Amino acid sequence: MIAVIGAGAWGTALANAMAQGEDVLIWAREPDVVASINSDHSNPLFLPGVELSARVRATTDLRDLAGIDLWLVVPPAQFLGRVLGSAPLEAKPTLVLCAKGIEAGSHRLMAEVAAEAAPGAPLAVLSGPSFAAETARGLPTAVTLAAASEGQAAALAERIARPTFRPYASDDIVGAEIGGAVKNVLAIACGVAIGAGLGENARAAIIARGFAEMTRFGVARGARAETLAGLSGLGDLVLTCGSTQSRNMRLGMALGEGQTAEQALAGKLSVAEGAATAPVLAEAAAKAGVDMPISAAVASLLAGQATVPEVMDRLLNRPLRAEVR
Ligand SMILES: NC(=O)C1=CN([C@@H]2O[C@H](COP(=O)(O)OP(=O)(O)OC[C@H]3O[C@@H](n4cnc5c(N)ncnc54)[C@H](OP(=O)(O)O)[C@@H]3O)[C@@H](O)[C@H]2O)C=CC1
Ligand SMILES: O=C(CO)COP(=O)(O)O
Repeated sequence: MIAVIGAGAWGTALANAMAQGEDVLIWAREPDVVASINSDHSNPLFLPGVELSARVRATTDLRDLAGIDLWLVVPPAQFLGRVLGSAPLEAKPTLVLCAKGIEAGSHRLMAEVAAEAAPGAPLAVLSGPSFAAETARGLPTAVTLAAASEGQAAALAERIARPTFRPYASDDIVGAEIGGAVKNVLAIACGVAIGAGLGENARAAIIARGFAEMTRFGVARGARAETLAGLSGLGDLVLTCGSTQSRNMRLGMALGEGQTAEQALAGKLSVAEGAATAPVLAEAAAKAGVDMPISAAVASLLAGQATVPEVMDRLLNRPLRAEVR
């Protein structure tokens, strides 16, 4: 049996994918979500329109996960530490971290948060181009699965691979994490460009120059550049920047159309992780001395410190430079 923590869109989609091979127990905070999964095989709040396998069962009690050796951990990034802090981790289950973000305040990546909350538990990171609604329906999905060694990642990949869900093993945990966290911020930037009517050239420029800043930041944090060029970096960047299925992209479009961040985020049940990541990334990049002008522009737009024309002006008036350094 596999455990899943968090019954948002991605936790529910992963649970349904895993149920193609093993029974799954998914934990959700909300009794209504648990009741719908158990009685109707659906999660209309977070993943409407998808019929879930009968092999997915749900619980509101984290203690029910004790004894399960493999957990997919899928709460939004800012809640990871708190959720693991209440989980029964005595048996040191393998934790596969699936959130995409950086912890506010500490600037820690998810594996660093989990290492403190679950000392001694083997850790892995699952990240890549994967809209929940598509994975949940069994459409083909490929992701990066990074662990401490490629051997551990390969063994884990064997366990969670399914006919249409294909994990690629890696030993670059930091690289897998940075790609997923940074692409959300860049998707907001692409959304702004589209929402403000700046055109497709602007979108492509943001993807390519955004990838350059993702790589600079990743390498400064110890990632390998080739990981960032893979599924969890470039792959997810292209997916998220290219589709209005992305919540981060849609948030950016609303900003580009003139809404404030407060207006664009009001009443939303689902997360656009880039909104939380952008200010943290801007701080972390400044601290590390890494130039990330697009991410910094997104952070100032979200904070209401600049308008779209102002950030455009700032980006276009930067000194000309060589493309590759
Ligand atoms: N959706 C997608 O396509 C993908 C998402 N991801 C990543 O997965 C992570 C989860 O996103 P997603 O599943 O989409 O989430 P959703 O936006 O669908 O749902 C919000 C989630 O946040 C949880 N939540 C809200 N408040 C709290 C809290 N105080 N403590 C714990 N949990 C809380 C909700 O749990 P509750 O039901 O208990 O309220 C719910 O699971 C994110 O990091 C996202 O970037 C990664 C790949 C694809
Ligand atoms: O991470 C995702 C796809 O890989 C989901 O993107 P959004 O959170 O922007 O919807």
